[in-house]
Amino acid sequence: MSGPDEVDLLNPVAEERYLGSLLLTASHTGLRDDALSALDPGDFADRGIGALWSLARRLAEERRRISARALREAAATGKHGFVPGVLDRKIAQLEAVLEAPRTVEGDVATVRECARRRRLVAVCDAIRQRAIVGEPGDALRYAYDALAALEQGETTRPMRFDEMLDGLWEAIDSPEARPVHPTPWAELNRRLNGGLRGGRYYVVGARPGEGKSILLHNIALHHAQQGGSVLVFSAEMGAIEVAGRMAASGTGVELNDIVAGDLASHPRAVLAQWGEQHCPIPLVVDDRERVTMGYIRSQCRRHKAVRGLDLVAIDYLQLVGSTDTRVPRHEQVARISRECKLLSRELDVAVVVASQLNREVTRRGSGRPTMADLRESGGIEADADAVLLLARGTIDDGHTTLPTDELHVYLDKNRQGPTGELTLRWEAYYARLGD
Ligand SMILES: Nc1ncnc2c1ncn2[C@@H]1O[C@H](COP(=O)(O)OP(=O)(O)OP(=O)(O)O)[C@@H](O)[C@H]1O
Repeated sequence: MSGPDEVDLLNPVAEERYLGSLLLTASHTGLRDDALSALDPGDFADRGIGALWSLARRLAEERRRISARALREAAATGKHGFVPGVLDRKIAQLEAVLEAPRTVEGDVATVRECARRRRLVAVCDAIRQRAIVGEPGDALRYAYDALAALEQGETTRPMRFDEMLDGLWEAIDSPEARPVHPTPWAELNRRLNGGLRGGRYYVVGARPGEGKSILLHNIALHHAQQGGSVLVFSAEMGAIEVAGRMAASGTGVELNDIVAGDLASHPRAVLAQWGEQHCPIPLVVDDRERVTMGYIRSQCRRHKAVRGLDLVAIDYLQLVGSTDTRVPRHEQVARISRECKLLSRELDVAVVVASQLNREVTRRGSGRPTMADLRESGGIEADADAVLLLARGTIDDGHTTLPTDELHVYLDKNRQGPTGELTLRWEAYYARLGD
């Protein structure tokens, strides 16, 4: 099989040498500055040129002239940690091939593309090695994480202020370019400036059985009914169970009857009709029990490429496994939470994540949850764009405390709008929350 020569692909000698030799003459300042900001030292296969590049960048930072002489002098001080003899030899080599100045765009592009290929090949080699000698599950997790890290390194770039202003005008004049995904609840939408948005990370915290999954499923179904593409990770509950809950919330057929398979002919017909209407909605549930953020990220990325993706729901944060079990649990959870935020930014999707609360909330007389109750990590509170804390309403008749049909929603963090409190109707028998 013939194809590009691997050595050529990984080491674009001519381009690297030309770019390296640009550092030697003080006269090519414009070309050199463009190249210096466009490529990183690690982009060069030739480590000597990479080292010179790094040294040149430091001289530039110190606002010093860049030339063969300046580089030699800087290397000789030993201050920058480079071995002077090695750099001297590299400079001499480059002086021997010095070429007339030309534009650098093509050379920069070639070097950058080869660097990307080299990094990809290195990651593939490391995955292959782990696949051969390591535990397959670990190798797979490593693969997801390493490829995601590689891609992330490529997608982020700083933005100039004029580009930011262009983006701002685009957001003002073309709101359809940054759609809002309304939740099923008008009051919540009002406080969230219309609803959920891409690039944002929403946390829904509550004690067990206090409505986190119901809220997530209601949001997911509502969004998919409007045509938005939704991916739900349900480590806690099987996909069929989720379907039963969504069908109950959509039809008003009691969840108990659906779960028990005890349906009279009318509710059965209602359910069948609803099912037929809803077959095509763009909603997918992944009910794998053991997931990591690497897995979630790769599934989301694939989903987005194939079917588009607007909203990701994760039920729930503490069930997402960590790839680094050596660090304390609170650090693991903090990293997972951070990854959720990065996921929302990277794929420009709304990420809604359920989170458990710790037991402190039950010890408090009021039963009012606070962000400090988010279990195992304060990182969750810091990363989230909005935090919704749920608590069932209760009534005390002097002897016992009984739940009411209210669910209190405390919007305790809201980066883009007011915080506050609202009340929804608890209709768990239909697996839904009413306005
Ligand atoms: N068929 C039903 N009829 C009435 N209430 C129900 C029914 N099924 C579940 N519930 C109630 O719904 C609540 C479960 O809600 P949900 O699954 O959203 O809680 P959660 O906060 O996600 O809990 P967890 O942390 O355990 O996952 C519980 O209070 C449960 O008693």
